[in-house]
Amino acid sequence: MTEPVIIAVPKGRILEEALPLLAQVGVVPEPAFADESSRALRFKTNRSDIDIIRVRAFDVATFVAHGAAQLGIVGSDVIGEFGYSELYAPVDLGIGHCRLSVAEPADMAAKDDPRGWSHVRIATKYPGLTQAHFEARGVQAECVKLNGAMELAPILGLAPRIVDLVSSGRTLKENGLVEVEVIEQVTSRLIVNRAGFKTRTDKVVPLVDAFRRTVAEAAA
Ligand SMILES: Nc1ncnc2c1ncn2[C@@H]1O[C@H](COP(=O)(O)OP(=O)(O)OP(=O)(O)O)[C@@H](O)[C@H]1O
Ligand SMILES: O=P(O)(O)OC[C@H]1O[C@H](OP(=O)(O)OP(=O)(O)O)[C@H](O)[C@@H]1O
Repeated sequence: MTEPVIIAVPKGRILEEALPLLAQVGVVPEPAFADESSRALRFKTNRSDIDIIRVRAFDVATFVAHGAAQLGIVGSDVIGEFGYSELYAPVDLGIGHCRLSVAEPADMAAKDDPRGWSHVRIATKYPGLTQAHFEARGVQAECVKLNGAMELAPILGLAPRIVDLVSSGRTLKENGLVEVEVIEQVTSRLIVNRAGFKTRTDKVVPLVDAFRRTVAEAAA
């Protein structure tokens, strides 16, 4: 029997929106998948030819880029940050809407003009996207890499500005920060390993088509 196709899905907030989408595509994981207390990482689905793995958001891209999983669901922020050439992102799933922005303390923003920046020190989980954004703007960016809680950096003197994801703006507000520049809009994408797209065409192409159809129907 051929090995099942593996779909990598992130734990956390995207999972909630991805599960109904997967169900519409006809892939329903075993109950333990949605149980955050389960320690299992690989799950069977209603389809004997498809398994699902649950990994950290950034690791979805790595598993798929290396061909350890054939498909994945991941934010465009993560795709952009890695820039893996092995990844093909054929479908915008229209979930996980947020934006990647530059933020700074409200009192600093009151006197600041982003057009005058020549050098910035930034705390972020996204040094790649941050460097690329500022380089294109002719600004030198010095990044301090964090994996979360970026909002603490300006308050504690680690870096005066941050680059982080913003949705409602509540996290910034509760930490005394304001958004001063939007770098890019983010949504989650279906990603495919380019080689797997060719070698497992029989399984991967119908799945990509099913995701595409489901998203188009939801938008109609
Ligand atoms: N506030 C938000 N609103 C909507 N989508 C978001 C928001 N924050 C993050 N996302 C999307 O969800 C993805 C995963 O974010 P999440 O915050 O769940 O991961 P994380 O907790 O940082 O991951 P990990 O714990 O694995 O490092 C992001 O890459 C982004 O595409
Ligand atoms: O504008 P808001 O609606 O407040 O959302 C923004 C927050 O959401 C994300 O973090 P998340 O809650 O996923 O936790 P994390 O810090 O563990 O990544 C992001 O890193 C912000 O902190």
